[in-house]
Amino acid sequence: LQNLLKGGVTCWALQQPNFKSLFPLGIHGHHTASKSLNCAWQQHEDHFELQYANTVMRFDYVWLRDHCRSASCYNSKTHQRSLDTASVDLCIKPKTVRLDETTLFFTWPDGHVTRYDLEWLVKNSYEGQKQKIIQPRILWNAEIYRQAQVTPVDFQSFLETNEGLKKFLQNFLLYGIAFVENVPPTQEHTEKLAERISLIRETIYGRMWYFTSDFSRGDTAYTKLALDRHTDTTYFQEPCGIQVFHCLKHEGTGGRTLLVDGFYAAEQVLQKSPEEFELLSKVPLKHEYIENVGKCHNHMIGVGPVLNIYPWNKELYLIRYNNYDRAVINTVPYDVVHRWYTAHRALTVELRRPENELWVKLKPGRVLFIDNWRVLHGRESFTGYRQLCGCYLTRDDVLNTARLLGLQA
Ligand SMILES: C[N+](C)(C)CCCC[C@H](N)C(=O)O
Ligand SMILES: O=C(O)CCC(=O)C(=O)O
Ligand SMILES: [Fe+2]
Repeated sequence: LQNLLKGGVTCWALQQPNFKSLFPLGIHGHHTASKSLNCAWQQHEDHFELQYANTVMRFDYVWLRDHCRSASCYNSKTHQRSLDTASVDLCIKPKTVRLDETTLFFTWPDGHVTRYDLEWLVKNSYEGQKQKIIQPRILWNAEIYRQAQVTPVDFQSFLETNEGLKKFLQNFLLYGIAFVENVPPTQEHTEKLAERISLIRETIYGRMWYFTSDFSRGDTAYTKLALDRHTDTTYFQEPCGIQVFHCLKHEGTGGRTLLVDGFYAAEQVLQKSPEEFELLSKVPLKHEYIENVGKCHNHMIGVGPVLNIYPWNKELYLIRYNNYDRAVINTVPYDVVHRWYTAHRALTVELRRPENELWVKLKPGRVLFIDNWRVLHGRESFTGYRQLCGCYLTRDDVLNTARLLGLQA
């Protein structure tokens, strides 16, 4: 694992300013530089440095050629690159650089001219962008969520107005859960809701699923037993992004739904024990779904760490936690295995703190959307007849809808 961790660090170092030392400069070409009131730039041997809007930015020359937005390099109708990047000389440098008001002009050795608006460079540079790209979220425990008094969105307003849909998606993005109320308690209406924000992700459980405790499938979900907190489909290479639950009927006792913000718990682990957080993000695990019941034969395997982190900004984006479906650990040697169990215990302790548990009773008419990459769900055991319907959604398409409504996603 030491190597595994080192690998991550090296990769990160490549993005640091000192990466220059990896490319020793043999030739000391002359530097050109310029300064205007609030903009200064300098041509270095292996990069172009720009100071503008209180930001120091460093650009690779191939990058500057590759992102040319001229008509021959970029189709602004389709937002697609026409330039063949592989045809760019990897040692390319501009012949001349000139600033005119707020536009930088680069003339390349073959005479081609690339122009960049300074604001565009700030918005698209590594240095200008990296601060802003963390998804805004409100991490919660039961108290924080209750205090926020998040109101459910009405069925009609969700279906018929952009404001309703936007309010719903804003809640969903911030908290990882959101409710719609006054929904007619049928599978068809639930499907309508799902299709308003996304595409339904068809899986081995079907498109829209409908389940009760009849053990029609080889999984504990299809019984009356309690289910501890977990995320679903951990045994897919890409676990389902969103889960939709609509309880159509329950004549009996128990059966409350448990919700826990996995990102809140992970944040506690990061604060208390960064090494354990790191281990949970580095050790790959298998999850498995093996089913042989009736006509259903399935064997699914998904591999990935419990905590999934974007390497460029260290943002946590997916938690994969299902102790029922976790497969044999054989991806790391015994000593790492033991440290992993310790780290897994630390996360489990946080996930199980009573103050982090939000208990809700699903009722006909109230549809719950869960971000299955962030919020864990579980259920209390129950008696009597209980019918749930729902589906999984593709994550890309939910985020697409959110972006089209002007939300950051
Ligand atoms: C939701 N639905 C009843 C269709 C499926 C349940 C899947 C259960 C599985 N153990 C998992 O956690 O992924
Ligand atoms: O029955 C429930 O409330 C939820 C069961 C479950 O975890 C699932 O279907 O994914
Ligand atoms: Fe589940």
